[in-house]
Amino acid sequence: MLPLHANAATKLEDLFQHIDAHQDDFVQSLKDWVAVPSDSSDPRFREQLIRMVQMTAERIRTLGATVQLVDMGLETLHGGQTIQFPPAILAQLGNSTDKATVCFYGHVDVQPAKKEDGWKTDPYTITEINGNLYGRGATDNKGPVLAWIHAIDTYIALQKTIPVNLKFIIEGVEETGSPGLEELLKGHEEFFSDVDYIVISDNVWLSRKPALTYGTRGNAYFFVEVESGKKDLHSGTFGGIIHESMRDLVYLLASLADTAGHILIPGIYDDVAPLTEEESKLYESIDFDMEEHKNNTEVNTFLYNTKEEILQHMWRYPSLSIHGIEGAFAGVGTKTVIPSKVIGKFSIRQVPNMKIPVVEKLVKKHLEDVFAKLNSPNKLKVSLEIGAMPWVANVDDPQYEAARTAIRKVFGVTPDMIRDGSTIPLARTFQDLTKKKVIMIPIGGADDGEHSQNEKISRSNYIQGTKLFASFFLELAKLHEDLQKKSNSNQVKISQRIRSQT
Ligand SMILES: NCCCC(=O)N[C@@H](Cc1c[nH]cn1)C(=O)O
Ligand SMILES: [Zn+2]
Ligand SMILES: [Zn+2]
Repeated sequence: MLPLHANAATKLEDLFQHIDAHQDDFVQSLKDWVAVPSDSSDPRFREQLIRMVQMTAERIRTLGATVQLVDMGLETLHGGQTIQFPPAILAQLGNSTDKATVCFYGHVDVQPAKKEDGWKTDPYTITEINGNLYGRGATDNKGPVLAWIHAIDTYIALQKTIPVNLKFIIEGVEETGSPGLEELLKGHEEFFSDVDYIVISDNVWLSRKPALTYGTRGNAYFFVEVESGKKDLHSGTFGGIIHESMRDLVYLLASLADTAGHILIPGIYDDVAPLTEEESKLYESIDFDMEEHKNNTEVNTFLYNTKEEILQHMWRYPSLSIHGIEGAFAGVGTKTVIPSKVIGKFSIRQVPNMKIPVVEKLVKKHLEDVFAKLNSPNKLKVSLEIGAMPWVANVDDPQYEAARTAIRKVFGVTPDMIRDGSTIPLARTFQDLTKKKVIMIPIGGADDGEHSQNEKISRSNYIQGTKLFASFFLELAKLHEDLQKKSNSNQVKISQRIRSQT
């Protein structure tokens, strides 16, 4: 039998040709998927979301995979009523003991999107303008999930052996924090027993250059609640005689960080991993254009002036963001109310070696100390709502080597090795629970606008991304085969040594 890589060069060419020839079909599939408003945040879209998961399951079944739809139970809404969570998909294609097993994790739910939010086109109709495919979910995460499926489909269409075994975990509630996913993983340990590598493609490049992601920040998300009484009051009638909850809250929120972004919570930086000289050098070689990044962000000025500082503060230092105030007047017009109960929402992005329980303690102590100085009779409550840990991978692991080679073959360049300032909570959970090697292979561009108005993926990234996944399967199979040979020959040497000693 020929080794898997013996005809790799011709195979790759065939695969690429097929993908190019079928790109309009692949764009059509993305159109069909984006047309389903699978918004997981709004219960009114729940039926559509469930339909989206079912469509995905059906699509994976057409690859010949065994597909399981796992019931995720009921979601309890704020008002107390319950609705069905969308099921999660666990699927498997191939189980040869001599092949590597790669598990792809992705999601088919999307962030909310309304035309009136400032979209130039209908968010649920893929519209191609200047080589960009605009639509909610185009890059986050329907495009990458489809690129993975099309890469597999290409092998099948050309009647080529798929060089790896494949598994899938596809969910429908990633955008709302993946509730229940950790329990699902804990309850399906056997699903991971033969998995060698886990691939996530749910982020974007840093520049125009292809990239591989080896780290994400975590997130500690807090609610700080101040309550003055049971009902809202008229500010003309009661203003001046009561301790206003909103005034206390604004004071508390202002105490968290200064205007330069420095977090003011005592002790918060104590555990942050020190910047070594070796790490410091990494930032110099990364292809990152601050001006372009500013344009993509549509802001005038960043807090830092050098590329290195910007990258470090996005990736390896914590940051604190204030997101909103529940219960505060936020509508148009000039309502003259004094709100009774207000909940401030802020989060602190976590970096190695911060520990969530320590952060929780420091935040609570800081807010209680500041509140005590206000001499306010109001009630204060601080709670940690999300505690997601940061994730960092070893870039020398075989899955990174395979992906680097695959990128060189598709794009002709060596990728930037990047981290991501945002959080994919499941990355760390996968690593800790399954002990398997995780890699993030983004295919979206830096200006794709995840979660924003006018989200898009370029046709080129979508199609080249499909080629990248197809090529990655081959490269990983080669490396896996080499590793297995090495491990077998080591085994033989150990057995020989044991025999010679006895
Ligand atoms: N580029 C990847 C984006 C994934 C994402 O947006 N994740 C959310 C998850 C989260 C963290 N805390 C609450 N939700 C994010 O905000 O980073
Ligand atoms: Zn996503
Ligand atoms: Zn998202």
